[in-house]
Amino acid sequence: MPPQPLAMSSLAALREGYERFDPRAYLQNNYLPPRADFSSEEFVVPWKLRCLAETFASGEICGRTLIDVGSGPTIYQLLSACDHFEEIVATDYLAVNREELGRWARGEPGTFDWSPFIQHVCKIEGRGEPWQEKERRLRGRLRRILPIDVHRPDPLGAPLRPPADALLSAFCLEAVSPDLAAFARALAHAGSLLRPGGHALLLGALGESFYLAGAARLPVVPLAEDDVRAALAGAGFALRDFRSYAMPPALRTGVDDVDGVFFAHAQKPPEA
Ligand SMILES: C[S@@+](CC[C@H](N)C(=O)[O-])C[C@H]1O[C@@H](n2cnc3c(N)ncnc32)[C@H](O)[C@@H]1O
Ligand SMILES: O=[N+]([O-])c1ccc2c(c1)CN[C@@H](CO)C2
Repeated sequence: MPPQPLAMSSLAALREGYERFDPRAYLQNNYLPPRADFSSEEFVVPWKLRCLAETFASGEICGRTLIDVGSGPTIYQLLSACDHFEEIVATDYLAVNREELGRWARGEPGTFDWSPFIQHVCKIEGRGEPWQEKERRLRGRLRRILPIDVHRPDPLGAPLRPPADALLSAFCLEAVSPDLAAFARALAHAGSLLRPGGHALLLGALGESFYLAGAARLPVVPLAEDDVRAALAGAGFALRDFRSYAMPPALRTGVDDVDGVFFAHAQKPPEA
């Protein structure tokens, strides 16, 4: 049985929800204290940044282009990646998020202050790099901010030429998919942007059914760890690393009902 197209109602409901997505509220809910607490590795943001810093530290994941799928208004997820790729391509479905990213990339005043995140990543990378250097490098390499829709087999509307050497996606696929089958399809669609042998790094929500972003209340497909593993295998990826984090009571703030966070490092098979 070919995959059934998503029922218009579920896609339409999602699209309508995202029309009300407020980037500033989203940033406030997830990237300021208490969630953005850098005082201990037990907190969720240091855990996410460490997963990425440790994975890139090996130097195995590198190349010309890394694409970030569903970047939203955030850049934290690119801070370790940017040392290993000449070009970072950010993407999002909403113009308001692409504009927020563009303002940050151009160093315009009034954008979100990512300096605590940049300082923390420089600290855990342990090279004594001034954080302003890292910020300058990311701004210099973040050259394209493109519209994307992971429900399309060709999410960018046209193939990425050349295909990306690495793919990153954080809290996107499960937050835009009404059910598990749609999540698995979205992962496969995103995977089509990646070259054979390329690496995929995913961060996402476990056990979450909704999240708030200002006036928007977005449905999320609740994932278990095995759902992520199965979707990666189904999309043809070989799993390299899988970690999960349980959200402590202090970080369950009502902005969503997330139970935990997963980190997956997977690799697309080399050209057959
Ligand atoms: C929960 S946010 C994740 C933002 C960021 N990556 C992070 O780590 O916080 C989900 C993002 O997916 C985007 N999105 C919504 N529908 C999408 C679609 N069909 N395809 C790709 N991205 C979509 C939203 O605009 C939003 O920025
Ligand atoms: O704890 N966090 O760092 C964190 C960051 C982003 C997000 C969550 C948790 C949970 N909700 C998702 C949207 O589905 C977005």
